[in-house]
Parts: sequence; structure tokens; C-alpha cells
Amino acid sequence: MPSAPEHSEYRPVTPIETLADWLGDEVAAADFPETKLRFRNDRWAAAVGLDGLSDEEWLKHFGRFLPLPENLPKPLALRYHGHQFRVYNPDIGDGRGFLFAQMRDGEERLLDLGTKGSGQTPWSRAGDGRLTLKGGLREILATEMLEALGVNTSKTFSIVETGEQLERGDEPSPTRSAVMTRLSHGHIRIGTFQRLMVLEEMDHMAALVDYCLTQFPGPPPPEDAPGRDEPAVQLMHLVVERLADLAASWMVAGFVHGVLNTDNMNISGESFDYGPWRFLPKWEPGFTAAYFDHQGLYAFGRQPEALHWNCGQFAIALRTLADAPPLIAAMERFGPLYMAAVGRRWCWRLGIESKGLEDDGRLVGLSEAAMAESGEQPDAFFYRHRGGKSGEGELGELLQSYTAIGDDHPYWSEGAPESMLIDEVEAIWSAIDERDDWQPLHDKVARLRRMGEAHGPAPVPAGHISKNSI
Ligand SMILES: Nc1ncnc2c1ncn2[C@@H]1O[C@H](COP(=O)(O)OP(=O)(O)OP(=O)(O)O)[C@@H](O)[C@H]1O
Repeated sequence: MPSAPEHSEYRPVTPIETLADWLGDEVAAADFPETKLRFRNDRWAAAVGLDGLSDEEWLKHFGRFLPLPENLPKPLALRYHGHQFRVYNPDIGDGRGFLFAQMRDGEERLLDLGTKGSGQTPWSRAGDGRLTLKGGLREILATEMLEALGVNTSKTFSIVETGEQLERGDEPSPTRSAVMTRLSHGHIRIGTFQRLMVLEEMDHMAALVDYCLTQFPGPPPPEDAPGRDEPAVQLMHLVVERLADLAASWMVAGFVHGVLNTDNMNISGESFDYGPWRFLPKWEPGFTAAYFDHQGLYAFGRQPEALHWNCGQFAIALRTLADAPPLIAAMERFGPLYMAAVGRRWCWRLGIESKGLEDDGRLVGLSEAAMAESGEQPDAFFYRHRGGKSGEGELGELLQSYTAIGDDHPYWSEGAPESMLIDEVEAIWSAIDERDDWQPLHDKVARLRRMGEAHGPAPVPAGHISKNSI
């Protein structure tokens, strides 16, 4: 069973303070016409000592963003650039969000509370700075499902409905508005580094490398890695390790993120920004989530390559601080790390003990072929084969050679796996939209958390922080 952090004391800290002058711009939250509490993540609130807040206090914090945290004078809209669908865009940045507060959890890990839909900033361009309620709902569903499937994801901490009518091209409009608060270890993106490279702010880049190494620590590079004493090289290795594992975790979850731009890549390795995401209805590498992804650039099966490409952009930014060969050596680890992580996580989801790269790789390949041929929905496949059960032919034989980890959670014998297909997402939204009925959402979240309990913690790369330890 995952263990809860030792204590739950809320201690505001702002290690970002020393970088704030050049990393962001102070902004104010929008003055919303109303604030209605729609979702408070009490599980994670307990982990950071905020579960004692009354609903009224909660709304003040996460609807009005008051009082301002003691050490962070004002909310900070963070500056960044990024490659969007491989085209460099220097005009982005937090256009509808800001860093609201920083805390440390019971294990001294940094946690950020960031917002989405909290109003306009210097980076809003033509945007209204708002988030739709449906967008907020989709963030809850994606993060809860992914957390239960062992993905290192940001957490949806709060959704407050804000009483505005928004116009959107991709939702029937006018549509309801919301402000979200997101909990994650950090909000430093690959695009944050790209911006510093383009603006030739080398001192800032070095300071940001130090910040990331200190706040999101991990193991040192392998013994034989060239340049392993260089901070930039160390950070490169950590990001390669994290993103290889992240890519693997999405594949094992059957998840298609949809928008794998470099501004959506967190240095902490956490998955975040859930827009047009989908879970696979069947095993199909070409399955594309975003209606605007006409080339299928971020299709399900291309996600590992997309993250590898993004690591390349990170290396190019760090090239201003380090030589190329050590950065290339780090990049070269992505493929093998990804393969190992897929095998490890595949076995974890099947409830069997890993047998090492070769057998696990074969198991993954045979499973993929079986799903592709039968059209079986991936959640159903993993559930049916849990503990190495079932399976015909070569796959069945191989599965039988694995040792089951032994499951005693009732979830595994109820016969019905949880999934998160688009029809269910739309049905949950319809209940809210048509009848203001939030019960289907709360029921779904409870079932997903139960599935998470049944799975237990996923294997993560050695020495890395994982926030799914509640
Ligand atoms: N309604 C909006 N108003 C202002 N800016 C917006 C709006 N929607 C998106 N943006 C900005 O467009 C860029 C890309 O949007 P994207 O959807 O990737 O980010 P986001 O979802 O707003 O934030 P995050 O990446 O933190 O989840 C970002 O700079 C974002 O702030």
C-alpha cells in the first residue's frame, strides 16, 4: 500500500524568490463575479496540511487567491517560450495562470500551487485568461485516472466555478467558467530554458539549473557518463531519465496526451496540462487525441519519440553551458531507459514480477499484438490478465512463466475494470451541464482512487521523486 507522508504541516516557503525578477511577472487574480466550490482534493490537501480549511476559507484561497502567501509577494506569471508542433513560439508564457504558492511536504519535497484560468497576464495575447468548467472537469478526470495508473502526474487540487460565460471555438458556447489550482513539484518547463537561451541570459540559465537540481533532486549520472560533474549535464541526465519513464507510463496507461510541446514538459518529469487528451478505446499506435493535430505528430505511438525530441531541445538550450558530447551521451540513454521502463511498468500493471529486459520486452510485444488483433480495450486487457492469468498461445505460455505478485484487493475480482473513454467523460460532463449533477463525477473519482489503491505504487526510476505516495 502506498504510504502517507509523515506529517502534514503547511509550511510556506518560496525558494523561487531569488529567481522571481527574471523568471516571471507579478500579476493579480481576476475578480470573478462569483466563486462556487466544485472540487476540493482532500486527499492531497491532507498531504500538505490544508485539509483543515473550511469551504469558505478554501474559496478565499483558491477562488480569490487571498491571502497572498507570506513569502511570495504576488502571484507570479512565469515566462517561457516553446516549440509548438515543432514551430518555435517566443510569445507564450503563463497566459491564464500563475504560481500562487510554494510549500514543502512532509518529506521536504517542494510543491507548487499553480493556477489555470485565473485571469489575464502579460502573456495572454488575445486570450481571455480563463478556463472553461468543462476544461477543469477534464483535468480532474485525466489526473485522477493517471494517478491511479501510476503516472507521475500533477494533481488537480481545486476547481472553483467563477460565474462567467466564455466563448470557445471547441465547445458549445457560451460555456461556464472555472479556475483551477494545480499541485505539482514544479512549473519549470523545457520552454523556460529555451527562452533563456534565445535571450542569451546565461547567468540566469546557470541559476535555473542549480534551482532545478536542488529542488527536484535525483541520482547522479552513471559512473561512466562524460562530464558527470557538470551541473547542466547532471540535469540533462535527470530529465532524460524522467521523460523516458513518463513516456513509458503513458504508453502503459493507454493515454494520449495530445499536445507534447516543449512548454508542456516539466523538468520535474511530471505529466501536466490536460487539454485534448484521450485514453485508447483500442490498441492503435496512430490514435490521435487533438482534433488540430492534422499530421498525427503526437499520436499515441509517437509519444516516446516526441519526448525524445523535446529532450533534444533541452540539450540544445543547455549547450550554452556544457559541451555537446556529454549532452549527447545523456540523450542516448533515452531509448534503453524507455524500453526498461515500459517492461517494468507493463509487469506492474499486470501484477507480475518483472523478469528483465528480454522477457518483459517479448511480453510487451506479444500483448500489443494480441490487443491490436482482438481490438480489446487496453484496460480490459490488463484487468483480464492480472496476475498472469488467461492468455492463449505464445502470450499465454509466457504469462504463465511469470510470478504473480499476489493481489488481495477486491477490485481485482469484481470483473469490471475502470476506464476513461470519451463517452463516459461526456456523460459526466452532461450531468453537470444539464442538471448541475456532480454526483457522477464524485462517484467516478472514488472508483478511480479505489483502483489506485488496488494497483499500489508504480515502479519509478531509482532515486527519483515520485509524488504518487499518498
Ligand atoms: N484563454 C486563454 N487566455 C490566455 N492565454 C491562454 C488561453 N488559453 C491558452 N493560453 C496560453 O496559450 C499558451 C498555450 O496554452 P496551453 O493550453 O498549452 O497552456 P495552458 O493550458 O493555459 O497552461 P498549462 O500549460 O500551465 O497547463 C500558454 O501560454 C497559455 O497560457
